[in-house]
Amino acid sequence: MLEMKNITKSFGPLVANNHVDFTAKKGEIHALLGENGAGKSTLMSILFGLYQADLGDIFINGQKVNIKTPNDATKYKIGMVHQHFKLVDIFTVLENIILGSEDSKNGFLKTKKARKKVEDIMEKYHMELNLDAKIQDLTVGQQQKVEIIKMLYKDSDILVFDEPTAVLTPQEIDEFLSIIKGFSNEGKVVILITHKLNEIKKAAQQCTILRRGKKIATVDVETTSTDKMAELMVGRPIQKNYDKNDYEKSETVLQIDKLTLEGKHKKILDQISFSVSRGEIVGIAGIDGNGQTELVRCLTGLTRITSGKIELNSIDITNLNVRRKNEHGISHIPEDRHKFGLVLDFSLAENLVLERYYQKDFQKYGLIDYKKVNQYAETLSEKYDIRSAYGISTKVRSMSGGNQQKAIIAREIEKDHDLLIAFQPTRGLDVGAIEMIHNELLEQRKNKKGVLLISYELDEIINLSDRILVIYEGRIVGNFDAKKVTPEILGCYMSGGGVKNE
Ligand SMILES: Nc1ncnc2c1ncn2[C@@H]1O[C@H](COP(=O)(O)OP(=O)(O)OP(=O)(O)O)[C@@H](O)[C@H]1O
Repeated sequence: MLEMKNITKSFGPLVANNHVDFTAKKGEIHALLGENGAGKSTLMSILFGLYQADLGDIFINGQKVNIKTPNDATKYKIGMVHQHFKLVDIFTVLENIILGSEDSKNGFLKTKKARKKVEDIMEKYHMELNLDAKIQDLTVGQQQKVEIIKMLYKDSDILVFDEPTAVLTPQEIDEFLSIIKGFSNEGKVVILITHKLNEIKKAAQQCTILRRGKKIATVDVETTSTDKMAELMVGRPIQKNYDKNDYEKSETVLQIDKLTLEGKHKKILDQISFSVSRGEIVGIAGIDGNGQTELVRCLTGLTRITSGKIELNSIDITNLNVRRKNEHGISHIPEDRHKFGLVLDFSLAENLVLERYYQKDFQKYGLIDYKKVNQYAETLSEKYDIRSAYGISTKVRSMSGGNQQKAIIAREIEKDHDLLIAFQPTRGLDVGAIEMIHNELLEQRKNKKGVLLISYELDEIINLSDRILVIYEGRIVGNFDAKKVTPEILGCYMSGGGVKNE
C-alpha cells in the first residue's frame, strides 16, 4: 500500500534521512524505531508533506505520488498525529475535528452532518468524547482521541502516529493499542513511531529500524526479541540492570511539611509531608493527574502553596520565586519540556545557560560573554551527546524531541544544586538515552545530591528509587522501602486501594 524509496533529506550539513526505503502492507501495524534524532519524524513528515525530500519517491498502491503539502497527503488518505498535538485550545472538540474540512453556508458552519459522521466514527471504534467540550478542558489522552478522530474524519487509510503513547497513562496506552488494532483489522496501514519496545511487541507486525539517518533493517516483530531490536537500534547491547549500593542514611536536603494547595472546589494537594536526604532517590509513583504536576510546581516556585512549609538544607524556601529557589540549589527537569524547559527560538547554547546567563561566569562588562557561553555549551553537548544540525547555534525548535530533553538534563545536572527534581526525565527518549539518564541519576545519588523522581513509569521508579511514595488524589498514601515493595502493591495503592502509610 505504501512504498517510500531512496528517501534522502538534509538540513544544512546534517543528513536526517540517508537513502531510506520504507514499505508497509495493507492492514499492517508497522513500527518505526530509532534513537533520538535518527530521522523517524523527518521520514514521516516527508510522507505527510511537511518536508520535501531532496531525493526519492513515494508510491501509494503502486502509483507514484507527489506530496508537496499536508493537503496533498490528505488527498492520498494519509493522516498524521504529531508528537505535540496541533489543536486549537479554545475551540470545541467538534470544531477541531472539522477544522480544515468544514462545510459552511452564508458564513455559518454547517455542523449537523459533521456531528453525525463524527458520532458514527466514535461508535465504530468505541471512543467516547464530549463533542462540545473545549480542548483546554480535556486530558492529554482525550486530546489524542480528538486528533485520531480528525484523521478518520478525513477518511485516512495510512495513519501515522508520532510517539503516541509518550504522554499516556498505562490504561490509556492499552486502550490506544486496541484502537489501532481495530484500524489494522480494517485494512488500514498504521505507522507507529515509538521508543517503547514492549508496545511494538504487543501491537506491531513489522518494525523498521533507523540509525543516524540510515535504514538498518526491517524485522518481523514476532520472531525478533526486544533485546535484538534495541541492539539494532543503538548498535550495541543495552545494559538492563543498574548497580546500586545500599542507601546510607544522610542529612536531609528537602523537608516538606503539611504542604496544601487548595483549588476552586477541592484540595489539590492535601497535607503532604516527606523528606529527601543526600544520596537518596525518592520516587513518587502515581497515576497521571493525582497532584504530581501541582506538587512539582509548588516545589519549584511556579505555584504558590496555600499552607505548609518547604525547607531546603534547613532554610525556609516556601514562598521564594523560581529564580531564588533555583539559586538555593533546586534543579528541575520539567514534565513539559516546551512550556517550562526551553525557549524554542533560542539557540542550544542559550538554552544551556538559561538559568545562569546573568551570573559572573557568563558576563563581561554587563553583557553576556558568548565566548564563555559557547565554550560551556560545546562541553555539555559533547558530554551528553546532544545532536543537532548546526551544533550549539541550532535553534532548539528544530532539534528532535529526545535531543531537546537531553539539553534540559545536561543543563540541570551540570548547574550547582543540592536537589534534583526529575519529572518524567526519560519521556520520549530511546533506550540508549534512557540508560544514560538513569546512570546520571544514580551518579547524582553517588555525589550525595538528593533526587526526587516523579514518573508514570513504574519500572523506572522501582529500578532507581531507594524509597517510594505513592500519591493518590493529592495525598501521599504509601511510603515504601523500594527493595521490599512489589509492582502489584504499588499498583493497588496507586488506584486508591491502599491503607495510609504502611
Ligand atoms: N527543520 C529542521 N531543521 C534543522 N534540523 C532538523 C529539522 N528537523 C529535524 N532536524 C534534525 O534532523 C535530525 C532527525 O530529526 P528527527 O526529528 O527526524 O528525529 P527522530 O528520529 O524523530 O528523533 P526523536 O526520537 O528524538 O523525536 C535531528 O538531528 C534533528 O535535529
